[in-house]
Amino acid sequence: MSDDDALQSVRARIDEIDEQLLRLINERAEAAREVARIKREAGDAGDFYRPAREVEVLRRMREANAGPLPDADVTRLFREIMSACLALQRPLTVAFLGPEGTFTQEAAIKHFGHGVKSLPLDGIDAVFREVESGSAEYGVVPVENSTEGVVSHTLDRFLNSSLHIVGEVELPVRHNLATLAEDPSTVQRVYSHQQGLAQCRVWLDTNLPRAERIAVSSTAEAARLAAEDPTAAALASDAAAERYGLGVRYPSVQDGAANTTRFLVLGEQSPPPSGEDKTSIVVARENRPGGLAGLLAPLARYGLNMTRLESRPSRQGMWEYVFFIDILGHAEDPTLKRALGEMQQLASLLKILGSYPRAAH
Ligand SMILES: O=C(O)C(=O)C[C@]1(C(=O)O)C=C[C@@H](O)C=C1
Repeated sequence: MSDDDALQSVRARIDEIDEQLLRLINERAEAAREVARIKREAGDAGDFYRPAREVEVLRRMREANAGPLPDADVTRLFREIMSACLALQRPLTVAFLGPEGTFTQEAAIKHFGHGVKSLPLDGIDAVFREVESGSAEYGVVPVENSTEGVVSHTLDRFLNSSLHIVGEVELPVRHNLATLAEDPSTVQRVYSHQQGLAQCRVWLDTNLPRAERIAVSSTAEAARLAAEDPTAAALASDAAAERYGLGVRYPSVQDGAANTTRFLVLGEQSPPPSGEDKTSIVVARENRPGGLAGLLAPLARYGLNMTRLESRPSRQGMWEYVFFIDILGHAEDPTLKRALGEMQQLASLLKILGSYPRAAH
């Protein structure tokens, strides 16, 4: 067989496989419609999205994956299939910290796929508000970065919100130096979100020590501003650079190679246990020696794994603090439930912010 014949024959096989795939994907979509009908009959009309089920589907596919596609690609493909199936049931509106082109939008797409209606908003507060008012079903906000630490505004906002955390997303964050300038050494000012500037501090000190650093509301806004001024640059994502027609002069200039941001998904519902969950709580205890240690003792006693502890001013008295704690497990798991009950006895405040499936990688 000539090379041409061999190519023709493999392509014919691919065409056949694609037709089978198309048929199967549409069969799956029909099944998802059937699920929607059952949910509607059960009175669940507003609530088609099931994060715990989605995580179960993705985990099952990763475990069954025999390659050669890497697990991350299998996850991405099935995420999009489910996103399209959900859109067929009823499209979700997802608010996020915008504008278009932010890392938060990337996180929202990683979590929900492209089948949702996206609602870019100009602040973390606005995302909480739109979900609280019901204009959006879900919201996505950043909560911590592996180089720069916590996004305190997100944590503080939880103190007076009735919303729950229904999911988390982890995203590797790569900042580029993007500019209209052909010669990046002519750059006189660098725009980014304050976290972006902080995540690239050492690179800027070394490579653009004289450029003014200007913090703006988002990395996408930084790219927009840099597109208006050839003596300026932005630290922003590939997507933002492309959107505003900037050249990426230096890719990946963040100081930590493993720079990762964690985002939270906000909503009204409380996902049931998925088998691999995380629970976020906020607690406080009156100030006295050993107060915090005592409060955490039940977690140690029940062998529970605390993955994060963050203290924030309570905003009620001077030098009084609340503690944001993440624990592996679901609040309905018997041991965690018992530990939380014991903590409740000791605490002046204990609020469960949510139990949700752990981030898929
Ligand atoms: O299993 C369900 O509850 C469905 O609605 C189906 C499905 C899917 O496509 O697999 C779609 C949306 C939900 O978020 C979870 C899963």
